[in-house]
Amino acid sequence: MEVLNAIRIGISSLRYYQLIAYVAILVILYYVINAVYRVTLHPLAKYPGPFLQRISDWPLVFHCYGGNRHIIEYQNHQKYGKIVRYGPNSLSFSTATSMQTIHHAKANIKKGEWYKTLDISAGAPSIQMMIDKSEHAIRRRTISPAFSERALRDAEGLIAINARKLADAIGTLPNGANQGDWTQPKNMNDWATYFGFDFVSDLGYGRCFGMVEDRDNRWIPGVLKSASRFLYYVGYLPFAPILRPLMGTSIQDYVGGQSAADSLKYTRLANGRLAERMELERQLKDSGKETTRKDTFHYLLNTKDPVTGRRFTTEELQADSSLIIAAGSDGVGLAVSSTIFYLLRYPTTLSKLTDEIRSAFADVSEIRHPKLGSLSYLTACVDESMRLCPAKPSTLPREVLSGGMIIDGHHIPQGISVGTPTYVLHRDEDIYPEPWEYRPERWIVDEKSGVSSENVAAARSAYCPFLIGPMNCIGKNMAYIAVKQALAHLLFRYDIRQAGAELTGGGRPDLEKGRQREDEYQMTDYIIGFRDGPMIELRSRL
Ligand code: HEM
Repeated sequence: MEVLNAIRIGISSLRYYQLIAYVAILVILYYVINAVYRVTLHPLAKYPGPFLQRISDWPLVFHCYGGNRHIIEYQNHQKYGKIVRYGPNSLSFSTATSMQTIHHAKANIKKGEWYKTLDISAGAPSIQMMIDKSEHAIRRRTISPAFSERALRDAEGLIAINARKLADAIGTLPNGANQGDWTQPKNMNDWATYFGFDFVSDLGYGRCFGMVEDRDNRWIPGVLKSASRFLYYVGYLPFAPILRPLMGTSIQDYVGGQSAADSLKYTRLANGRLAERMELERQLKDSGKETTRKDTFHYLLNTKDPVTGRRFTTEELQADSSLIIAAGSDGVGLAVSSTIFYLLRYPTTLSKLTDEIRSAFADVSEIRHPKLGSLSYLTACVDESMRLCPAKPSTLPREVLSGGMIIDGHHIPQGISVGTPTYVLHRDEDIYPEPWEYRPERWIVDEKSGVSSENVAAARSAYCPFLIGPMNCIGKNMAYIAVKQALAHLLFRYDIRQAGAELTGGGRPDLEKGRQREDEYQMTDYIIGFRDGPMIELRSRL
């Protein structure tokens, strides 16, 4: 009591500026002691990493905001080795074995806290936000009919229609031009992005955004990019738990700037489209008609968990609708535009792939599975593009649970965030010789060219553009169909060349460190890899 009284008297005799100074000293002292602890006695103290990242999460927030996290991760692993401490409680492992351990079905992990902010505006967690493994498994079981073999068969017809529309629109000639002339320059990224959004909304809602054909909805990708940037860095803010209750409310419109407002705008758009799709389904049911459109939401609206019998709530459907549009559209757009970039950079590869596609089909209408899926060089080109440009290039956080876990021989205690940096892993030269080279042949066993089955198996073991394990991309097979449909339609119908003297979309000497390679397609990492270019011209051959 006496001590407390003495403190009270001491404080009341202080002037206000002295009080502020003492509080500031205490705060600084707290951070200094915390920093000293983090580099000395902390369980991760022995792991190397940049000093600032070892003592604070703020550098990570800035990397996410700046869109260069994948590049920083690459530089860190080059400097510090296979294990890097990139936050006070975070480790990045860049080995194939760690990737398989961390994402294994039996791994003692859950998704990291960062996921809690991802689709928060929707009012319920999306499947990607389900951080608990068993809850995630139930949700995954319920959503899976929408991605089954049968659903994919139904989906391919719709995807092919969108690929045809892409090819029709991108090859449009200006007035006065003749059939067989080259088009004006087109930004491949824009068109691939329009295609990505169109096919996924067509499949998702039964009402396509129609971006390939007209301009009305072409604002959506920009809003999604801005929203992704916001959700990326906000989730890593040291005070993110305090912000979460405010997210999704109208306060977000005013605090957090344009990208926060865009995040909300995007959610409202997705919710609106879902409401229309639900109304259509209701009308179909009322009229007693069987739907002929078996799109993703046909399955989601009619599915129930086979074990519990539970159906999706509207809020859960809203969250998944936001997620599916974002996850599906941009990954596919990136795979298409990066493939075209690398094909133009490697003319021999372009002509080999073009030959494969043109000799497989006699007419555009034939571009369908199973033949499309059997084109091994096309598959290898797509895989090689996603090796160099994985849609989610940086470490996706997983948190170690009670009891800890062993990763690459290291015991990692409970609460530590672990992950594998896909962009870095895909450039490991022991697994991918000459890693910066675009070489689809590395995916095809051919003893004569020196590619053995062991080489291909090693390349596969570290390959993870869709991640692996029970929380991997559920849309993987649909994504392959969409990317192959788009590329096959373009290369079947057109000759393609770069517009202008330089191939755009690659690195440049005047860009930041790590972005100078002209032969590397550049991405800005805001959860998804956003990009620009290449500028191309097309000439119809039909
Ligand atoms: C080339 C294209 C694509 C790539 C590279 C890609 C990549 C990924 C990755 C890496 C994840 C895991 C994310 C994480 O753990 O945080 C993921 C999750 C997911 N993706 Fe994709 N994706 C693509 C296309 C698609 C498509 C077309 C759809 C649907 C139409 C889709 C739907 C989803 C969903 C629903 C999840 C969450 C799965 C879960 O949590 O169980 N993706 N994707």
